[in-house]
Amino acid sequence: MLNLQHIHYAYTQTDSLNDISLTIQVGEAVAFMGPNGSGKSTLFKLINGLIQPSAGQYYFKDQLVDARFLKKPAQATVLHRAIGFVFQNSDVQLFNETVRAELAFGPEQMGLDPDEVQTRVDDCLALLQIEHLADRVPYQLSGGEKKLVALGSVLTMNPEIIVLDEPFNGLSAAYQTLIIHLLQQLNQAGKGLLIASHNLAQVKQVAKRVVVFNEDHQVTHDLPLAKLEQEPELQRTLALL
Ligand SMILES: Nc1ncnc2c1ncn2[C@@H]1O[C@H](COP(=O)(O)OP(=O)(O)OP(=O)(O)O)[C@@H](O)[C@H]1O
Repeated sequence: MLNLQHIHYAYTQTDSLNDISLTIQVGEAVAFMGPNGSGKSTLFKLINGLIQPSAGQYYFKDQLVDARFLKKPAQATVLHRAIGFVFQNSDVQLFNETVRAELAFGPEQMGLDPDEVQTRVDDCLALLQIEHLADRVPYQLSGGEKKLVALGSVLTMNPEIIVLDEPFNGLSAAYQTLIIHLLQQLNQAGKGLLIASHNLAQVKQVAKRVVVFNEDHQVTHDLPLAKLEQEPELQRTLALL
């Protein structure tokens, strides 16, 4: 479904993604681990079409995603609807006046009828146990509450792949458990998950494949979780990230 070939990306002079090649199949749950600044968020921005590679090719469903593809709004919309992105910093994601409006925004933009929008919003509020926040101003919520609303605003769009950058940061233990269960259910229902996390224990509960970056912004390991379980040395390294 996603195919990256020899991708480089540089914000300035030096590469933040250094020759990344990856293929991600429909419905895969993949965790991305690595030191701070190794390139995980940059990769996610690229996958979501927010930045384009300096070199290399990115294909989404066999379609080359480049500046020309993204310049056409109808094409960019196909990508943005298929891939939902929960940002590391929820503040950049939340801009509506109420939580309910925030969750309704995506499906409204998709042109769904008001009853369907309402149903999706109510379902997601219940799923995330945030009904009590429905009429609050997103900007005034706590960090953890904002994260849940950001996730809700993506879930109401029902994307094929959900990209989550540090989804557990700032959440209470109870909410971390709730999100882990929710992600497990979404994956069982066929949704692809791409998750950046520094928490190996949580990664093991959600992902079935782990991709590891190093400080030189390269992928050093790409292995199924079952294989990782047989590599105690690598697990020790990942547990310290
Ligand atoms: N807007 C930017 N301008 C310049 N450099 C940037 C920008 N965003 C990120 N970088 C640099 O790109 C590299 C990769 O950053 P990125 O945010 O992708 O890392 P990360 O693996 O997600 O890190 P973390 O685990 O801390 O979230 C880092 O060296 C970072 O300093």
